[in-house]
Amino acid sequence: MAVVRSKICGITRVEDALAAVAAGADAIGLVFYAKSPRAVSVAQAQQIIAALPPFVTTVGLFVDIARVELQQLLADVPLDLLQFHGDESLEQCEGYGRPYIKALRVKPGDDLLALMAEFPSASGILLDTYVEGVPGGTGLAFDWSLVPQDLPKPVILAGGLTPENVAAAIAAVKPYAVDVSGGVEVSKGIKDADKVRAFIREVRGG
Ligand SMILES: O=C(O)c1ccccc1NCC(=O)[C@H](O)[C@H](O)COP(=O)(O)O
Repeated sequence: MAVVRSKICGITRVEDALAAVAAGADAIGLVFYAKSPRAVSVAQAQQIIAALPPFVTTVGLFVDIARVELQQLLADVPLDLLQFHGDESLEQCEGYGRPYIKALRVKPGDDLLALMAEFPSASGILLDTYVEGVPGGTGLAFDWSLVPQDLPKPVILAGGLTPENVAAAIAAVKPYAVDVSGGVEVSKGIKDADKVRAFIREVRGG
């Protein structure tokens, strides 16, 4: 059985980052989107990243952020990977010379192969649920049968995943990794260590 990696997104506290890593998370996500209830400041992000042990990927999540703002942020915060979660173009995603993943918000009728082909330089494609007017973190799952098998890039499956449904999601999509936020929270931005452990246990086969 292939190893499936886990990213715990929307981390706002050092203790939640450390609990996620202790549970076996491969990556943590920090939301730099002011309208999100999970948004972190530069100082918060620096504190969280400084507390991490080696070999944990730090992912910064952005929604149509202004170029100057992201350039400044990258000078201040040591992020390993950029996650573009808005309507960014290929040129915008490539414009920082950093590895990135592009989020696509899935809805019936989408040609996911064609949408993925628009981002040939992405390290991976994150598939999240389409909800009109909401860029992400909806806590809602999409119909996993919409994802074609054997996609040409690593797929990170997101959207409404929980300890209860993640095994079924992995069986359906066979992603490279899974990404969760709301499904392991007690409240927005505050993670539940028991749920994080249960989630990663399920990702690893129960
Ligand atoms: O978390 C947010 O508030 C958020 C806001 C705007 C864009 C993206 C956002 N979150 C993305 C994620 O946390 C995940 O990549 C993904 O959407 C899964 O979230 P969830 O359905 O809550 O597990």
